[in-house]
Amino acid sequence: MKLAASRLAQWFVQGEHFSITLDKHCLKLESKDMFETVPFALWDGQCRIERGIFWGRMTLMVAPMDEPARGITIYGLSWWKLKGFAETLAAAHQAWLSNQTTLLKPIEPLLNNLVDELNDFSGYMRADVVRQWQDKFHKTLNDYQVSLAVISAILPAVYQKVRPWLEVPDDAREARNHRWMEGTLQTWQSFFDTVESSPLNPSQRRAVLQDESHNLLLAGAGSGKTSVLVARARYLVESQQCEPSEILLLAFGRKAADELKERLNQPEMAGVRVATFHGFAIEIIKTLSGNAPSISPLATEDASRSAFLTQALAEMWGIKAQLNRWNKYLAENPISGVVTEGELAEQAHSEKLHQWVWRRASLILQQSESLTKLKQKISDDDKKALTELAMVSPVVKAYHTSLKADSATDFDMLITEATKILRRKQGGDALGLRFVMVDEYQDISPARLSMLEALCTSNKSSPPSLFAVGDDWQAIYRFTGADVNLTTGFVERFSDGKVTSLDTTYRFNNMIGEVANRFIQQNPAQLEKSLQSVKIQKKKAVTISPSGSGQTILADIAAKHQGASVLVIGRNHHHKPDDFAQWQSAFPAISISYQTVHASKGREADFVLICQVNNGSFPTSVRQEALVDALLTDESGIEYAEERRLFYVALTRSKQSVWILSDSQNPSPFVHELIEGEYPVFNKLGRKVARNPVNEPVVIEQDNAKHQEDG
Ligand SMILES: Nc1ncnc2c1ncn2[C@@H]1O[C@H](COP(=O)(O)OP(=O)(O)OP(=O)(O)O)[C@@H](O)[C@H]1O
Repeated sequence: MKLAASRLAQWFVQGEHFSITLDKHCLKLESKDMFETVPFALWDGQCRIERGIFWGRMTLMVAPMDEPARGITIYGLSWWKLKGFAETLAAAHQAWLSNQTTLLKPIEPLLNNLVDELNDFSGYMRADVVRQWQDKFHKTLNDYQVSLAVISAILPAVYQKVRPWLEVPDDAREARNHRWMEGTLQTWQSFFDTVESSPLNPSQRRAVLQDESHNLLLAGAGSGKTSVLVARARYLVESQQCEPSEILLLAFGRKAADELKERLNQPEMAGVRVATFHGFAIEIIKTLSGNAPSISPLATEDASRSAFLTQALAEMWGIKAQLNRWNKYLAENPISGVVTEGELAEQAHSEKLHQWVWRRASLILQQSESLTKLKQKISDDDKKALTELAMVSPVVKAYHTSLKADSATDFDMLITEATKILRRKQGGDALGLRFVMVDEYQDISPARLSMLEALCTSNKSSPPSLFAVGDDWQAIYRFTGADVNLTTGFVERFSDGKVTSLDTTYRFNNMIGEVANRFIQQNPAQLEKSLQSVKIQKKKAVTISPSGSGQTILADIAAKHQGASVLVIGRNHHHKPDDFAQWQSAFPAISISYQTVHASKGREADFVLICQVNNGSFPTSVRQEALVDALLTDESGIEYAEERRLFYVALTRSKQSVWILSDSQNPSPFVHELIEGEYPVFNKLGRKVARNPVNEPVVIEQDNAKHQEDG
């Protein structure tokens, strides 16, 4: 049924609507350039008609959902037809309305139940809960062939309740979770007061309750990340969200895993699974494939690997083309400790050569990619890296052949194999896990991350959630293939990922913080974080002292702080002071231990001495060789990025004071930076700190076979 202006009237009406048609559950309006459909659900059912000099006009009030109502006028209509037409329209709308009201009768309780589902949801509401709810809501409308506009017109109260969950679900969820968290913090107050030796602070409590599908707690040294991890495991069990055996805590090293076990050593926590990545990979393989992997002695015994390398090198050099390649390379790029004159075959047992080869071979093996793919990743211009790849590839192939012949595996292959199995099975339902937590997440490598992804993002069933704690400022395992970008890019990597932080450090005072926090942030690639110390003092706490002053410093500590712990830290094992044993026996009143920076991670002591902070020693002037550099993450734009993080780790092990021992004739560029940058440090090197040219980088073969994780 249609009412339209005459041709003459249309000419006068120009751009306005001149025609209205009553269609099924809607009105259709036409103008010279436009055609508009107004569903009954958006129209209030009223028609206002007015008489002009020649023609009549009709105005309808239309309210698109959640927008202010607006009037639409149709001009040039015949006045004598207009009144009757308006009555027909109003009657049609009325009939539609009563029909819809009848139709919606059975849906109304369903929709109210859906609203109740959200209101009654207990616990932290994850994003997928809302998505599933939205799907159910839309399906209900679909089943009854009702549009949201109809709901908004006929059941405005229901519509107002569901609207935020449909339009701004993230905001609605955040507001709801905030309310839930505030209530839960009150209910669980005494738990949070007593779960660790000191009451958790408000951000730590919130971090414990945070429960998205993928969570990263990113916070500086000594902020209590490990405390949060332990408290969270206990909260999940005590709040009966899961059985202890449904929780897995992953650590990178056996020592760290043992410490976590120790901290969870309460009867009610019996059954919580604590493992290294390798240990857990073995469990995956055993549980999901039924095979117990056997680890090759090449991966665990230095002597076996050395014998293998000797044989592999000798066999490789039996091929003339390879021998020529090696000879040519060594003539241009001597390897320190490897004699270049004479027969290469005589060098097959050389320990230095083994180190050189294994460093590259193990990095290749860690990539868990074919040699062809790796070759494609290296730039054609990087001839040296490509040559090294060609030199080492036969050893890698021989290694694979040997493992295959023994039906054995190694640690990298364990992770790859476990990942493959998880992917094949689309998750690890049979593992019975619901909460996976990871300590020291900043040390994650691409291969380990793939395993976590396969475990925690499967779309087959509801996979376990991931809760990781870490600190990109303390990422110190790049040389073993760890990639700090995997931490800084967490939310891009994991859907429904949330990063939270802690901003209070309990370990060190503000004067150590002033030095350490500023020093680490000189690298703009590190994430900006605020880290306030609980312990505030005015006296400087970092001292740069001459190399030989260790004994005097320890005597002073022993005299003033009986029972104190002192950690002597060096960049590597060779930096352990010659007098160390004598120091230990000279000062029995204090406990003195030595650790490399890598081993000191996660530790704390009252006082710290960092030794050999000299030019060429710390930062280590490592010039990574071509292939090694090509295989590791690129940090080429930032000088000493990893060494800077190592120095940060060393500084932040101390609770009270740090001494940086340095040779005034050959100080480290870091010492220069602290003095010239006017950091709040005591400078006991005197005014004449030598300004040596920074040592030319030398090639130092870091031994990555001994990764912190030891199975
Ligand atoms: N809320 C708190 N109140 C008092 N002390 C705390 C609190 N939380 C943690 N601590 C203490 O702070 C120190 C550091 O805690 P923890 O080792 O968990 O920190 P972390 O963030 O894991 O450190 P790092 O990254 O350096 O390994 C510990 O001695 C711990 O007992």
